[in-house]
Amino acid sequence: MCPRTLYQKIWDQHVVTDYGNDEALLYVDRHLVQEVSSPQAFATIEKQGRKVRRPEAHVAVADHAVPTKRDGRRFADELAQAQVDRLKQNAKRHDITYLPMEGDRHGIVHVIGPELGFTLPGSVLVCGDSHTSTHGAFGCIAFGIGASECATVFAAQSLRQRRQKTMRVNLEGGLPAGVTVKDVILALIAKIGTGGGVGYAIEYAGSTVRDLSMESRMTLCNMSIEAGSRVGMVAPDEKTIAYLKDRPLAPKAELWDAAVTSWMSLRSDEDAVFDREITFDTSTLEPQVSWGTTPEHTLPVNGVVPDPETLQDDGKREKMRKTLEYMGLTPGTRLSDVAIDTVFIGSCTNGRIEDLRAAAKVLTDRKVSPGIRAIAVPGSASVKAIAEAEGLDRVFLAAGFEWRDAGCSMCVGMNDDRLSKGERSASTSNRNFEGRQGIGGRTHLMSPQMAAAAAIAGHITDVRDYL
Ligand SMILES: CC(C)[C@H](C(=O)O)[C@@H](O)C(=O)O
Ligand code: SF4
Repeated sequence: MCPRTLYQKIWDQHVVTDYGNDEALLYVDRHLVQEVSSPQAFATIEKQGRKVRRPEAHVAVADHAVPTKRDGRRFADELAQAQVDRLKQNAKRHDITYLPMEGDRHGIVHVIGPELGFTLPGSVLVCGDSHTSTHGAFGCIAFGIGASECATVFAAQSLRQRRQKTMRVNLEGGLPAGVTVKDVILALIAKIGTGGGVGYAIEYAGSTVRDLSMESRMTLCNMSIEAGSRVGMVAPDEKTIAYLKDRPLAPKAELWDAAVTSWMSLRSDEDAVFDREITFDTSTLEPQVSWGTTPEHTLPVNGVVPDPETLQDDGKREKMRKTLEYMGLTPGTRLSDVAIDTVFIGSCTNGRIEDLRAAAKVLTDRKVSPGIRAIAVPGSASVKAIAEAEGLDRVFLAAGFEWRDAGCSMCVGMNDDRLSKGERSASTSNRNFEGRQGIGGRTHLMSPQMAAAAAIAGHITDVRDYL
């Protein structure tokens, strides 16, 4: 058999029917269900008189619309409340496990999947959410699907898909102090562009990736979609196995041993040929921050706001002018001089325990600059519990942060945590398009430690001065 990539191997194992021309009916092992993309899918199968074919292959959780101040249970509006109620009812009617927002397994869908051991190497996992690429950190094919595809998965447990081309991104050289995988992925997107990964399944490899924790690998794969790639993956290794061991839904006893043997063999063949291959030296990388309205608009923290007048192309010049107008920025301003109003630490990109630890380290014995609104939102109830057991909540609170319950929160303007018009944030989330965090809000994407440093300084700043 000719040498194959990791993606090709998992793909081949899941083909139910090969339609030729790189199209196939693909078996879907796992489906994560959230409140935004599922109502229509449930309605579709009910209208057609169909049943959920394998209820145990689905797990439902509400994350986008939930309030993160749970004691008051204040939903942003009736729609948010209705979405969450509806998910609960739909899950119950179709015998699907539902994780209530009051429970200790609740959280952002991309945080709880791996925590539960629902996300497993070698599988095909889908969710009606673009950041499903996150789960590829475990060496599975995981991608976001649309609402009508969710209906197909409910009814048929399979999906017609086009095989992606493959791209290997070799990250080499390790990470300097103060630089995280968030900086790597932002810098990578700045380099290859938000369209750089379109049509490709990315496999991340190289010495930097091998040294990354599972949490960091998830951050990396999570943002693959911001480079246009629906699939990001990392081959399973000892870290993957150690993370999954004893997770509630992970295989047990002999099944576990058999699974480990199979998972450890999942890797691209040495002589496998990728359609595209790039190598990125991470050893000299600096902390990154976005200045505009796509993640591609990213520069090292010591950079300056770019000048549209230097652009030759009329269209591009006009576009940059508009971006800077929206962002309220003047060309030539040092990024580290840009004052912020709000700091958000959380999301499926950076709401995991390692992220909270890194931010808390910077915040220890320091105070949030007066007038800054700062919120820390664990990605799941379990992350929150671990953080509290370690005393991280006290560090955040003592510094002047609010300490919230899990949810998508200020990553997306679908709940009560929003930016107001003109408000500027330092945010650990993944998207910065116009209005993403609230109408007229201005987002600067960065790592958790960079966001923590910005909270203390009151402006964007280089975290390396705070280590
Ligand atoms: C609302 C949801 C379907 C959406 C997505 O697909 O990713 C959201 O999670 C996001 O991050 O923009
Ligand atoms: S945290 Fe943000 S990116 Fe992640 S699923 Fe929620 S809204 Fe989407």
